[in-house]
Amino acid sequence: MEGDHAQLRTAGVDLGGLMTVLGQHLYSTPLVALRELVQNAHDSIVRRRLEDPQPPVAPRIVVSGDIGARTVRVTDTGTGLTDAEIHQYLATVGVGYTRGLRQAGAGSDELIGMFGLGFLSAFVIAERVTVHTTSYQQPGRGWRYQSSNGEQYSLSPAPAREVGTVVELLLRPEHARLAGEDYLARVLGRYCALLRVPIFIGAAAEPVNPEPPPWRDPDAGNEHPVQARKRQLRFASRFESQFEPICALPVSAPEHDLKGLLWVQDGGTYGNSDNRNLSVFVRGMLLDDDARELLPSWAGFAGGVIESSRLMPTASREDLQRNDAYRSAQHAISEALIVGLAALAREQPEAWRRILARHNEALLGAALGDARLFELLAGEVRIPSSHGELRAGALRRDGAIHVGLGGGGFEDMLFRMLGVPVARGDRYAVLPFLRQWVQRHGGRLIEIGTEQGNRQLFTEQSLPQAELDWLREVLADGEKLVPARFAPAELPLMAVPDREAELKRRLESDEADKRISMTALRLVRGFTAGIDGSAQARLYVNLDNPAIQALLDTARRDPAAAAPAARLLKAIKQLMDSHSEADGQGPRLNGALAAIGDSALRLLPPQAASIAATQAQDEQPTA
Ligand SMILES: Nc1ncnc2c1ncn2[C@@H]1O[C@H](COP(=O)(O)OP(=O)(O)OP(=O)(O)O)[C@@H](O)[C@H]1O
Repeated sequence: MEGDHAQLRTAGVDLGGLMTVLGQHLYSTPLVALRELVQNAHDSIVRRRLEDPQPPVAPRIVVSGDIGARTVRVTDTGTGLTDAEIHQYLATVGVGYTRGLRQAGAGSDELIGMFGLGFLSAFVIAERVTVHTTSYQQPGRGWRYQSSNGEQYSLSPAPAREVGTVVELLLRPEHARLAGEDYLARVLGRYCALLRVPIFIGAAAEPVNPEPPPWRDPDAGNEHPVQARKRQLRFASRFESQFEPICALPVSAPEHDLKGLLWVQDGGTYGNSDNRNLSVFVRGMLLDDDARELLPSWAGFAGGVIESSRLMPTASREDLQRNDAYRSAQHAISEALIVGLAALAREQPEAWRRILARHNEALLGAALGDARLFELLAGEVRIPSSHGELRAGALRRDGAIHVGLGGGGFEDMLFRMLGVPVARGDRYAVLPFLRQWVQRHGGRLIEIGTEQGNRQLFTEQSLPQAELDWLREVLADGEKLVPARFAPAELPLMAVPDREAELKRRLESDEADKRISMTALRLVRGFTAGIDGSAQARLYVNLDNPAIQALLDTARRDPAAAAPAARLLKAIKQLMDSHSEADGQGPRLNGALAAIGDSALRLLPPQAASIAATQAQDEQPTA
């Protein structure tokens, strides 16, 4: 048989090559090596508590650094190691005592190590690693391990020390700054914030992790809510380095083994801001300080810290495996945020007002992400409009809300003249929000610049073909000419770009991806997909306007005599087009329009002008 000839061989391992992979590709930051050492120190303290009948009363870890000497030392009061254990665990890649201990069930929710790899990361930042250790099993003996690559090492007897281990790194010159004690305090203060064993930097009297997280405190349940909130906020402030937290919202989902705190940041956001930050701790150690994807995409204003032992780190320990536990955590966090915001709105009106003021735009988008949030926010968020920011209810006139899809162009002008607020449908999340709002609260949504919206604003009329052709020739610049009646009568004509087509173009450009949250974008795209982007702009000619009436009247008799006035009107249209994008032009333009209309009247022969004046009160002129 073939198998009889096959020889079982052992594959070689090139540790040097593996180190390069670790250093250059697996770990994104040299800090990871420090964290691994503290974690080993911690695990050995846990192991000692489990195994040593006389563990120390005050276990501790001390990390000290010396920039000049380029050394960092991590000292622990753990089990220490015997010479056999050094060979078997410390010096054998992929093997650790910790995993066995954990699999035996002891201290399983406290022990951190599992891969038997972490120690190796020390060689990524150090040119020499020295370990001096005394095991609780042999208190009178000491051992010194030394290696410069993790592959070849020496082990020699050394003077006995206090039971425990000190690991000393001689840093590579490019990593010398890691030895700064201020730096160590800052970094380890974050990484180790939730470890139960106190961590001291150098000779500091206070540990970097002085306070247990609020959710772990056994007395927390008896605390007055105001006190509890204060403590939660204090903890949140320690964690949130960029913003001041406005409020803290607890996360407690024991069914997913998930605990923690979320908070809303004080720094203002726009709809497209993404300041989410979430730190994830697994067994007390910071694994990922930018796990923003565990927070819902609409929560660009939220930060948090969560702790769970179900989330599985990847081997680099800097990211989380995207497994079922990850997805349940995502769901639980989103729920905690929604439920927490609702409770906040009820119980802490002042903080709630601050959140609404700071994050109005982001909350418009958030409301679209969840029906409960929509209910909570529907009456609170403010919509940008031609009349400033208004709540949806205040936008309503005669049962209708007007929304413009352009950048405050003709819509603004028209509605300033009419005194109707127009919501800015081109702004983040406004259009889908208003669509949901009228669905739930009743009323019509008039989308100006869309065919449906235009039909409600401009009452289309018919004219004989010859007059239509003439009007198109003298007034249009490629727009589709539509005779209509509309308010205000002072307005002779109005060019209306096709806002739907514009919006479609804008939202389908790649730029939009960067600026708008995916939730809102998906909603809006669902709507733009149905738009036929080829429609052209329309030019509505107002048959209620005296100048237009006089123009048509004159043209019927003598087109040449009407030509100068037509030119003037065309100029008005162009003027309106060019100025309509600028803000604050409303009143000035209104005046200009009236003046130009007036002068058009004067341009015409006196008797046509007086006929028009009397006809203005009458019906539409017949051909
Ligand atoms: N400070 C220490 N005190 C006692 N034992 C230690 C210490 N540091 C390392 N060890 C031993 O060396 C083993 C290997 O450590 P290493 O960091 O490589 O892996 P690990 O901690 O088991 O797993 P992981 O790769 O997940 O960190 C540990 O399991 C432990 O038995």
